[in-house]
Amino acid sequence: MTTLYENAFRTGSRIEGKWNGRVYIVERQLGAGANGLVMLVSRGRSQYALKAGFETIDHQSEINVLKTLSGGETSFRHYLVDVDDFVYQGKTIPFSVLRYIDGATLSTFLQKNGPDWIFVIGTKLLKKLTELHGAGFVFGDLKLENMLISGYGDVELIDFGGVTPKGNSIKQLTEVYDRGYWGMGSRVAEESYDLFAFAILILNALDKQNRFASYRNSLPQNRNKDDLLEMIRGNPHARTVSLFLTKALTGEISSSREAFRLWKSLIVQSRGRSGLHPVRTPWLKVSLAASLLLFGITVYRYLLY
Ligand SMILES: Nc1ncnc2c1ncn2[C@@H]1O[C@H](COP(=O)(O)OP(=O)(O)OP(=O)(O)O)[C@@H](O)[C@H]1O
Repeated sequence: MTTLYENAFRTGSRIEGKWNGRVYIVERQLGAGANGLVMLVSRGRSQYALKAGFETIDHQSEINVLKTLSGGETSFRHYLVDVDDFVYQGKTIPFSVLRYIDGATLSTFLQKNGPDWIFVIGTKLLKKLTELHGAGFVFGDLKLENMLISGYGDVELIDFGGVTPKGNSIKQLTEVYDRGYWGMGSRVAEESYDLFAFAILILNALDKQNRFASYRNSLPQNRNKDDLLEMIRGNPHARTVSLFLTKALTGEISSSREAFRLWKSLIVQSRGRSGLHPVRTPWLKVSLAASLLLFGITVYRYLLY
């Protein structure tokens, strides 16, 4: 199956939708996940991400969620651009076309621009979660790999395959981000499920020792709440938001609105105490001066209004 897909979506291929008739030209592969191939394609002067799903059911459920979100009034509006089938050598391949996000992973972005950007990015990610939760969904599989950062710390979620209506069972998860894995809550789609994963994501992004890697596939008795709280205490970059992280991990924040307010207030407080850059680290070199200036402007724009 993989070979068929790789042949069908080779660079330069012309993909014509069977039903809508739109034509896309494949520029390059962006990624290959468990659920499909993702290609950068162009149509006229516009670029898009075209996703061809191997598993029709998973692909369909992602499309259904995206159709709902794309039709709403949130920042997910028009994220889904087209849904169609491509017939290649007699085989029908379903595909969807999404807004292309020209971004970097959070870890790459922080390495390049400095760890203080986590505060801006966290704010924007919480804003996204608030929108998604407001629409009645929980993201489910929130993790570093499922978001891209572009421009001045703009956050975009990708891979909506795990998005679950509130109250249902979480359908896609990644062990270390899952509160059930740590024995710290159920796998029911609640806002607090995403907030737990959000806290792990922040800790993971700031953890230069990559401690979470050692917990993958570990025995249940070898992972617990104390390990996570110790990770917060032991990470100087997380100091500003340690209260937030502790509460999110222990289920003391039940809604993303509440989370957004607490996150913002901790950053504003810390800024009041010590200027724009509450965490000083050796990562911040002179070469980062320009990005710090942008960081300051972005903090001003997004946190203080
Ligand atoms: N809209 C987009 N814009 C830019 N790149 C994207 C976009 N969507 C996906 N990608 C790229 O393609 C990769 C795979 O995408 P995605 O995670 O959605 O696929 P998947 O088949 O559902 O994978 P997984 O196995 O993680 O579930 C991503 O890591 C990202 O690099």
